[in-house]
Amino acid sequence: MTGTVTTGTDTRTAARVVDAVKVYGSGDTEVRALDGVSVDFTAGRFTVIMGPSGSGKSTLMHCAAGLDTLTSGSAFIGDTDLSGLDDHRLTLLRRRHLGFVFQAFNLLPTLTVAENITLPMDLAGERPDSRWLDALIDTVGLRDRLHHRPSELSGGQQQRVAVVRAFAGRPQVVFADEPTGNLDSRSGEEVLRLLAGTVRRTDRTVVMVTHDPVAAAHADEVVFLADGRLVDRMEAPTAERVLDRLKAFDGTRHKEREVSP
Ligand SMILES: Nc1ncnc2c1ncn2[C@@H]1O[C@H](COP(=O)(O)OP(=O)(O)OP(=O)(O)O)[C@@H](O)[C@H]1O
Repeated sequence: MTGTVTTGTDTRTAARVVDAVKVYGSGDTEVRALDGVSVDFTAGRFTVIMGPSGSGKSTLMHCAAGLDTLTSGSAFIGDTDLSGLDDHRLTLLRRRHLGFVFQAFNLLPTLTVAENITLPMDLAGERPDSRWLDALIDTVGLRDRLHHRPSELSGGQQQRVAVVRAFAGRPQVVFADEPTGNLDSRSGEEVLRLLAGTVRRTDRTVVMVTHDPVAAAHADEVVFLADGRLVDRMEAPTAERVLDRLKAFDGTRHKEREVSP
């Protein structure tokens, strides 16, 4: 195993999980966060994971991205089965083939914007493709901030730096967990447009967890989880349709409660 990721020629699946089960704790405190989820994340698309609080969204994203391990089932990046990789190879795979954006911007305060952007590549011993990087930096309008420290930037600007950092190494997949959670709606909108625009312009793949139907409307597709299971998928989502679908979960849950003794 070299940690090299290959993608099948017949499918364009950037990442997938098969029969994914994740159990936290044991005995009385056992929580089945994922209860047999199989889902493909198509390459070149922006997919959002939604569902009620506690439905397993972050767990699914973390296990699909090799940040956490499944109790049973498999997670693949391209054709690479993550369960076959030891910690070292998993770390290399994440550095070389994946990008991450989290709710907390996670920039290193002592490094400049430019140094933060290339840090994952520096750690992986890879040289940045300067044309690719220049184009990304211009898209986000950060050229005049490259030598600033993160503390000199607004929250929205810091998250845009985190987005550039995530895409800098031309990753196979960028995973984003509530990337707009700490931002006002205008800055959040800019970050979402940036994610969606980069997917469309550069044929990248993004998988994002969000609570927000307006954020989900930027995606090509939404997958819905409820109680650790995949319960629906929606192409070309709009905020209204996503909201209606989420309300339907609430309705189902209330009905279940009414009929159960
Ligand atoms: N480290 C952990 N130890 C124990 N239980 C956990 C752990 N992480 C998550 N859980 C539980 O697993 C279930 C799924 O959690 P997860 O964070 O994946 O859901 P979520 O849909 O992302 O929730 P939210 O929308 O509230 O962030 C929840 O019941 C949660 O309490």
